[in-house]
Amino acid sequence: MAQDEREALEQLNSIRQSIDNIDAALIHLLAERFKFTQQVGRLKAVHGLPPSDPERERRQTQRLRTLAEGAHLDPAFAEKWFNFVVAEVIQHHEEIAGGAANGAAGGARPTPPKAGPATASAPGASAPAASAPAASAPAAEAPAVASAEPGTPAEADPAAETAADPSADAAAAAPRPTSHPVPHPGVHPVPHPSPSRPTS
Ligand SMILES: O=C(O)C(=O)C[C@]1(C(=O)O)C=C[C@@H](O)C=C1
Repeated sequence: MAQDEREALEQLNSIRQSIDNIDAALIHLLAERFKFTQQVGRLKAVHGLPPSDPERERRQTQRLRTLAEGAHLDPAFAEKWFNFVVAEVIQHHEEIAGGAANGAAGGARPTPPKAGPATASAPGASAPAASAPAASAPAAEAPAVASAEPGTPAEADPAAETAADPSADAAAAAPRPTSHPVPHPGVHPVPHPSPSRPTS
């Protein structure tokens, strides 16, 4: 194998390691997000609140689109990702409320895990195979995200993006489909008895 080919393969491997680290971090972050939305789902079920909150979603969508633009990420993709996740969250909320309405012991309890892989994909994106471990690591323990070039600091710090939403009053976002076409992708509720406060 030629020297320049060897170097190219080394570079490819190094970049792929960074991609793997980022994918791992995303899975941990998604699992953390679903833990908090499960808390929201239980609260809503206990207090008879509707599973979805379109006004909250509108503001979130606008905020994410603005963040995406600043990060040179396609805002349409950011919105599709958000809609995909929220459809799943609402389905969880409905399942929790259904369990509570059926008089399950203990009130709003998580539904048992479903067998089988997810079959549908998000529009324009492959389905996140976010299979939350029984006790996933807190976000702080998520693997560090390596930069492609060792020694180079990460370009964007997501934690720095938690400032006040500058776009809360912007125009309404594209509507989400009224049905929830996304089956449960395998993110199973994790009991979370002691409410903890998200950092953002
Ligand atoms: O904030 C809520 O009320 C939620 O249920 C969480 C969430 C979300 O995943 O961000 C999901 C559904 C709602 O329609 C709005 C937001």
